[in-house]
Amino acid sequence: MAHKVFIDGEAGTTGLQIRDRLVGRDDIELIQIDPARRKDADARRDAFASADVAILCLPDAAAKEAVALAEGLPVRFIDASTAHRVDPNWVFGFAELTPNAREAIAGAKLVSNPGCYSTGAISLLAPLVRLGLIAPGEALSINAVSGYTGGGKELIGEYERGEAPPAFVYALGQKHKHLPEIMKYAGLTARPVFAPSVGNFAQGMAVQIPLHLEGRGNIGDLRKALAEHYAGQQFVTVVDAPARIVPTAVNDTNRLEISVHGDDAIGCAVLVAVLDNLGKGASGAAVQNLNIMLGADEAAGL
Ligand SMILES: NC(=O)C1=CN([C@@H]2O[C@H](COP(=O)(O)OP(=O)(O)OC[C@H]3O[C@@H](n4cnc5c(N)ncnc54)[C@H](OP(=O)(O)O)[C@@H]3O)[C@@H](O)[C@H]2O)C=CC1
Ligand SMILES: CC(=O)N[C@@H](CCC(=O)OP(=O)(O)O)C(=O)O
Repeated sequence: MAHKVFIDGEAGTTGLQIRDRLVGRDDIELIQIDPARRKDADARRDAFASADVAILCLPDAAAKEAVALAEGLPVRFIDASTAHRVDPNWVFGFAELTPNAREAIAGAKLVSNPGCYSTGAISLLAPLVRLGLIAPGEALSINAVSGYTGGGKELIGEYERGEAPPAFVYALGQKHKHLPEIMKYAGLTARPVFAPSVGNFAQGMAVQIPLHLEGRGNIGDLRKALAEHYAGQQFVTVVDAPARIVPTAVNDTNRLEISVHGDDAIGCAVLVAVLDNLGKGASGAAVQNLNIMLGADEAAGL
C-alpha cells in the first residue's frame, strides 16, 4: 500500500520542489488540500490525520503551529524550517553525518531537515572536529554564496522583477538563524563568524571555511580525513579541487561536493562545499529523509 504524504506549504519554493520529486512514485500517495484552504487549521488537521508523514515547508511559526495542530495524531513529521533543528526531541536529518544517523532517522517520528548553509558548513566541520583537526573552541569563519531562491518567494520576486542587486552580502550582525544548528552539529563551542551572500542566480551554493594549517597537518591530511568520513556515500563526495568554485555545479541534484584548497608551504587552506540550496540544502534532503523513514530506496526520486 502506498504511503500517504502531505506537503504543508506545497505551493512554496521548497514545497513545490519536494512535490516534483514525489509525483509519479507509485509507493507514495500525495494528500492535498484545496489551495484556498491551505492556511485553514481544520483542513490542515484533517490532512495530518490522514497522512503517514507530513513535510512542513512553512515559515517557522507556521511549522510550530502545524505540530501543535497534529497533537495526538500518529503522523510523522519532516520539518524543512528552522523551527526544530536544535530541539532535542527532533532527530537532525543529515544521513551522512554520523554512522548511526540513518538508523535514527528511520525510527524517528520527528525529523528536522538541516538548513542549506548549515548542510555545507556542518559537512566540512563535523568530521574534522570529531578527529581533533579543528578544536571546538577555535575561532572560525564561514563565508558563503547562495542563489536567490534561498530567500523564498519574497527574494525570488525581487530578482524576477529586476529589483534586486547583482549580489549582496547580508546577516553580518552575526544573528543568522543557521548558527545554532551549525554549532550544535559541528560540535563547536565557539560561535563562528558567518558572512553569507546572495548572487543573481536562482539555485546553487558554495560554503567556504578558511583555515590556517598549523597544528593540523597538511592539505592532504584534511582531504583524507573528509574522504574517509564520506567514503561510500552516494550524495556527499570529496572531489579534486577545481580552480574555480561554481556554486551552480551540482544544481538539480541531491549532491554535495567537498574540496580542499590551499598551499602547504604557505600554510593556509580553504574547505569548500558546493550544493544546491534547494537540493541537498532543502528539498532533496527532505526526500532522502522521507525515503529513509519509509524504508524505501534512499535515492528514490533524487
Ligand atoms: N528556499 C530555501 O532554499 C530553503 C528554505 N527552507 C525552509 O523551508 C521553509 C519554506 O521556505 P520556502 O519554501 O523558501 O518559502 P516560501 O515563502 O517560498 O513558501 C512558504 C509557503 O508556506 C505557505 N504558508 C505560509 N504560512 C502558512 C500557514 N500558516 N499555513 C499554511 N501555509 C503557509 C506560503 O503560502 P503564501 O505564499 O500564500 O503565504 C508559501 O506557499 C522555510 O522555513 C524555509 O526557511 C529550508 C531550506 C532551504
Ligand atoms: C538566501 C537566503 O536568504 N537564505 C536564507 C537561508 C535559506 C533558508 O531558507 O534557510 P533554512 O534552510 O533555514 O530554511 C537566509 O539566509 O535566511
